[in-house]
Amino acid sequence: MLLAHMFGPFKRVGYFLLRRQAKEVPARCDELFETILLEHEQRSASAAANKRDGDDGPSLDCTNSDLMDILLRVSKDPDAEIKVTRKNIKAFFLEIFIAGTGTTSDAIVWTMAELLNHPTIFKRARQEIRDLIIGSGNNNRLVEETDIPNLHYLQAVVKEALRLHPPVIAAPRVCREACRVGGFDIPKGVAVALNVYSIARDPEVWANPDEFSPERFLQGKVEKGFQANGFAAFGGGRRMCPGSNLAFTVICYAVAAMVQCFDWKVADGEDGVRMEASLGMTMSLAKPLVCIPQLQVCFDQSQMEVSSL
Ligand code: HEM
Repeated sequence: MLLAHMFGPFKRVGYFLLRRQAKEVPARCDELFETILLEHEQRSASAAANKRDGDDGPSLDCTNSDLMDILLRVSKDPDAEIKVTRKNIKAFFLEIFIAGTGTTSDAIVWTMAELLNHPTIFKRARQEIRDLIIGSGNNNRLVEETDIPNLHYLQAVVKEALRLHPPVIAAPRVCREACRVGGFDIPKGVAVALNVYSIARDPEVWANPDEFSPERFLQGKVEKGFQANGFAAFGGGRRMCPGSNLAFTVICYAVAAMVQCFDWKVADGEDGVRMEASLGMTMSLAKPLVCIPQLQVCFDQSQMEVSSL
């Protein structure tokens, strides 16, 4: 679709080929989100009725209402500064769902695949987690989300996996005015794409660009933020991924738990994971990653605080 869009006269080819799905999919998504919206409305109506009757039943305050409850409340508030329609709410959740799920799970898979292929890096990441847990005075606890800011090596591992295997390989833009980039004249209105994949492997920016080396992110320059020189996995500028911090935390947390708790064996293949990519909506590992977990012996399972997972 995107390619067709870029080649002016062929803009409509993509739509023509996929016209049935292009009509069906939005209708099905609309139905799904309508059902979820109705559930939220019913929950909030019965909470309001409980409150009126002085009942002790659950009420919907800011501690147990979610983002959809809040947006629904805004959409019904005649004095709200910003008008939000039902359609806006559905579109918002659809966008977050599309942009945030496959990308994040792909990044977790790529990171684990790299760790399985680099046992020394896996061990160092586990040691960092262990040192932190021991330092906290409770040897049996599981890694927690609040530990992530203190796990610098783990963060470097995730950034390095995102650099080598960005789930989103291109960030599209339309030129608002005619410009010249790298010797090419680009007319106003033309669609261009930021090549995230190539930027991340540019030998002028990265030493040994194809090598998985988390250490490079511990050396200062590229460690800060997601818009640093050459790190474009979350795009850049005003339209940069708004979910980058959430995604990064979720990836680090999921990987940390898997590294802390289990040894892993790749199900088929003595030679480790084959790092071939396939391209759909996102860039995924071509063959699903199948591996067998083995619980770490150092855990006393009877004392493990599983409630925090
Ligand atoms: C590993 C996970 C993720 C990666 C690699 C990723 C990557 C990207 C990239 C490259 C863009 C385009 C940025 C640009 O054009 O400069 C983008 C846009 C976007 N992402 Fe993410 N993303 C991830 C997770 C998430 C999550 C978890 C959410 C929401 C909860 C999210 C929401 C969005 C939205 C709404 C946009 C469109 C922003 C706009 O057009 O203004 N993403 N993402």
